Amino acid sequence: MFHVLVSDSMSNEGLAPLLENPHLQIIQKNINEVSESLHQYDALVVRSATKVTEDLLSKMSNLKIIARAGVGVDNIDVEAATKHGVIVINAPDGNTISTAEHTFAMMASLVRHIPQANISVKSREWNRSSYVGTELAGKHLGIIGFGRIGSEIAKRARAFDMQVHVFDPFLPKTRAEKLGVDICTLEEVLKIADIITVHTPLTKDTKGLLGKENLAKTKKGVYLLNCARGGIIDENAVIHFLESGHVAGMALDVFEIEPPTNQRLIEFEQVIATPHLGASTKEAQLNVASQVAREVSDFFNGKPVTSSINLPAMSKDVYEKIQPYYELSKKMGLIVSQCMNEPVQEISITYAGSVTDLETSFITRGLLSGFLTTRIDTTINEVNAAMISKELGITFGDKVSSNTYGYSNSITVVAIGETKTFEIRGTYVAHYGGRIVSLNGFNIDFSPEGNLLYIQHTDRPGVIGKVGNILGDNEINIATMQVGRKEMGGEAIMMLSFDKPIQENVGHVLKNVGDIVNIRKIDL
Ligand SMILES: NC(=O)C1=CN([C@@H]2O[C@H](COP(=O)(O)OP(=O)(O)OC[C@H]3O[C@@H](n4cnc5c(N)ncnc54)[C@H](O)[C@@H]3O)[C@@H](O)[C@H]2O)C=CC1
Ligand SMILES: O=C(O)CCC(=O)C(=O)O
Repeated sequence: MFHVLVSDSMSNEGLAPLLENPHLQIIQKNINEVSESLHQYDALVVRSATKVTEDLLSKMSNLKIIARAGVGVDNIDVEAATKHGVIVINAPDGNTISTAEHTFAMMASLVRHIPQANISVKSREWNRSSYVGTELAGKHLGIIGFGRIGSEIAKRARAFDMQVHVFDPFLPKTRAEKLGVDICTLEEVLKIADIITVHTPLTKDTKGLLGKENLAKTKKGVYLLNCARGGIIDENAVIHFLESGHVAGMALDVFEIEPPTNQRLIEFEQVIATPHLGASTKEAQLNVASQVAREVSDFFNGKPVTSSINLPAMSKDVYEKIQPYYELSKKMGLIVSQCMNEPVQEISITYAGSVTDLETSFITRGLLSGFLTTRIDTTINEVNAAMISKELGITFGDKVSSNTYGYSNSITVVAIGETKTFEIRGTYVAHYGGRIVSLNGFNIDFSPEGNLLYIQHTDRPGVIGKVGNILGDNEINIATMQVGRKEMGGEAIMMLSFDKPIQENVGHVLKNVGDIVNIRKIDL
């Protein structure tokens, strides 16, 4: 039974895939109410209220997956989660329309002073001259960040006869052309726009993107909107521009601190605000809750996650194709680590043949996780393997080659350590499984599983017999045995597999056999 903590309020209808999964126990409680039992949860489902910090992660030692029912993951320390080997997923498009509509509603309200006029009428005033507004038609709308929400806003703006100018440094030209928008530099947007709306994530590059310097480049009388994340428009910097009238008005759904503590900002008559309501519609809440609930439920049913922040995205079909290579590479990593038995500085992986059609970065992660598992006393998986390798100073890289060594596919790994280099090659044979076909240049063929013994020796009569006798005397049954040599009387290797693990003392006895150069026990 897996335990899932849902720590923010969420649509129960949306959570149905979790509630109906018989393998899951769902607890819907605030994080502070479960402080004593944090270690027992396998999954955490949040909206934006729960702050998933390094400290919280270190207390949730069993955690495998964090699901954000929404888009922005800035309330989650993704780097720390990755380090702890915890998958982070989100619901990337469940609230796009709601947020785009809310932004548009805010824009119309802003230029027509609807919130202010509403308060005035409710105060029994009838003050028509104070609330003369501006038409949207014909105005230049600047959209900063042209992803899902930005694009939906552009569609609506065009229906209102607005001219749309977009700044997004990561926008592929083809997509922009398809959407028929005017692609600009940031400077151009700032210069031309009558209304500017921001729709980027909050990152180190977008924090304060509209600060003192860039605000000074905007048109006098510009209207600003932030329905993305507090801080993209610098709250303190904009105060001066509101005071001077350079910024004619501002609509905010999000704040640097929520609820907002910057009273000066929200007290401006020309600033209108909502309490982070962009995604607060029945439809969006149902969408995001059911998107993440399905993903988490699938994850515990052994299926791949499709919208992970810290793993390459993969459909079920693609995952099924990758999985055998992933398993093979993980075993290869385990073999490399145990055969090397010394610090490793560099690992290079070469893919050849049919495997190169797949997402090899995921297979590389498998290899690194296998390699690190026997070396580090922490959870290592495909999520954190690359990050931890870097932290340990292990440089790694993968490349593609046309040489398959006669197989339909091959994965070759070269690990460089302090005193030696180790090379291993594997291949996957459909319906037969992964095979190791070369070790340090010796041709060999064995299935990477179980309890193995790797012996390097000199190719001389009697060595194999002596090994067999010692094992037999110790009641150890050899399940399979592979030998390989490059030339008669030269260096040779043996790879033996056993039905059960061999005792340490047997290894010591074997080491004393003349002509045995090196011996390594490998557990897979
Ligand atoms: N108010 C609310 O309730 C909600 C707020 N949001 C916020 O809206 C943001 C955008 O959401 P989506 O459109 O779904 O995300 P998205 O990922 O589809 O789009 C973000 C766009 O920003 C662009 N971008 C990134 N860095 C940039 C930079 N330095 N300058 C200009 N553009 C940059 C990206 O290339 C991307 O096209 C989310 O990150 C989230 O923080 C999302 C949903 C609800
Ligand atoms: O209502 C919420 O959970 C916030 C939505 C949001 O800001 C997001 O999805 O990024």
